Amino acid sequence: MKPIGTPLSAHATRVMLLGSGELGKEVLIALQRLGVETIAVDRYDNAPGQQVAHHARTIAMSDAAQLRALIETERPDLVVPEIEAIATPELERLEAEGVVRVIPTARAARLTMDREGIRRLAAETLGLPTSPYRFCDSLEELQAAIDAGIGYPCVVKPVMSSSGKGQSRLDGPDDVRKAWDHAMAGGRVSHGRVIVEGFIDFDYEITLLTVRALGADGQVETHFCDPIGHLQVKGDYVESWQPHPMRPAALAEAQRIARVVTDDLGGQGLFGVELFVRGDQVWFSEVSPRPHDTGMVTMCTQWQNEFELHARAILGLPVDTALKSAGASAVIYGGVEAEGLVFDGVDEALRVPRSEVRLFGKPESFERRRMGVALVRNEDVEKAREQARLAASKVRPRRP
Ligand SMILES: Nc1ncnc2c1ncn2[C@@H]1O[C@H](COP(=O)(O)OP(=O)(O)OP(=O)(O)O)[C@@H](O)[C@H]1O
Ligand SMILES: NCC(=O)N[C@@H]1O[C@H](COP(=O)([O-])[O-])[C@@H](O)[C@H]1O
Ligand SMILES: [Mg+2]
Repeated sequence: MKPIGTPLSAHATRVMLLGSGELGKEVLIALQRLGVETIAVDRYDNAPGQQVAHHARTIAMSDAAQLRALIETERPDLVVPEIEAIATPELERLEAEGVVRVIPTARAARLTMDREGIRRLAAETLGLPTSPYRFCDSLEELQAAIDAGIGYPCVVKPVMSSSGKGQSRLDGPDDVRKAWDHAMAGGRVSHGRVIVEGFIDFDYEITLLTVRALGADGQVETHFCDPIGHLQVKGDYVESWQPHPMRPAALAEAQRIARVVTDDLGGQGLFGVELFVRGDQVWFSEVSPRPHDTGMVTMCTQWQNEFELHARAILGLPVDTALKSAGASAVIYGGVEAEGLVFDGVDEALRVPRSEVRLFGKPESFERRRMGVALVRNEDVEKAREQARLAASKVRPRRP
């Protein structure tokens, strides 16, 4: 591998994050610890990662011309997408021209930014089990897809969205118009297309963090972290814990699915493979070719957390996915719409034994914007969850 240079010198190893939220912030910290020069890009100023990187840049990342101009000016060694809403076709062109290496690959970033790309790949090309689904461009098409076999309950999501934005569950015909309107209002990029999925009545859902990293022989090896269980409310994660106990057959099937999809996406880095499980049956839901929000729990449960694993893997360094202790995370939402929040009760939260708190430093808060997370280690996962919830509840954001 290429040696790591000194930041801010002629031989610096320079990495650009496209998206600098809470997940990017931790990747940037991990990179800085390895002596990498970092460039944090986001759509607004003072994004969490911009507060810790060497350089901060604010552009519309979904604008191809702005993205190309920035990459051509900065000439980073690696470009690391941190969110979905990026002009990924332009990244593919820049990669093909040899201007830059995209993590894990520009194709993976393009396929996963759009639910249609990754779903058709997983179900139709790779033959992986998924919920039944259809893509629709109008309310009429949506109704027809449900009537023709998807049925109720089902889930409607904009093809480009994340953290549950624009997503709803439909229990009957009365919900169809509401779901369509909600999807049209909630997508990240305005796009009149949705996916409708049959509802999977799972026992539990997990994120299987999967790392593609170079072994001593220079070949890519796949490593799995222990399964992360999580709880989602309105399509957004509110709690996660690790390890989630699984029967051996279900775990083997989960790892098989994760390997098939990450082998196809290729490149080096960490992936968050989202899976639904009932008994020994496992369904692929989606995959992030980057650290996953539910994986924030690894900041207290693994020797190398998911951000350090990503940083190591992309630099060609060895990784270790071993668990350190069981633990849990619980989300701290803004609760109010305001700028420059203040947080009461951090001291009370940190009095919960073996707890930690991360406040992301987002300049602006919305009611359901994730502003921080509480982490608690405990060998008893149920106790860890209870205490993480307790610690999170002690942190009280308010207007200044
Ligand atoms: N077909 C389905 N059947 C049952 N539950 C579902 C289905 N699709 C989604 N869900 C529930 O909604 C959650 C969010 O869905 P999904 O991961 O597709 O949304 P997202 O907006 O991409 O979220 P994120 O960006 O946080 O991963 C899932 O974790 C699951 O709890
Ligand atoms: N599920 C994806 C996810 O959690 N992504 C994380 O949230 C940030 C956006 O937050 P914001 O919407 O509050 O700006 C992203 O930058 C990323 O760190
Ligand atoms: Mg998801």
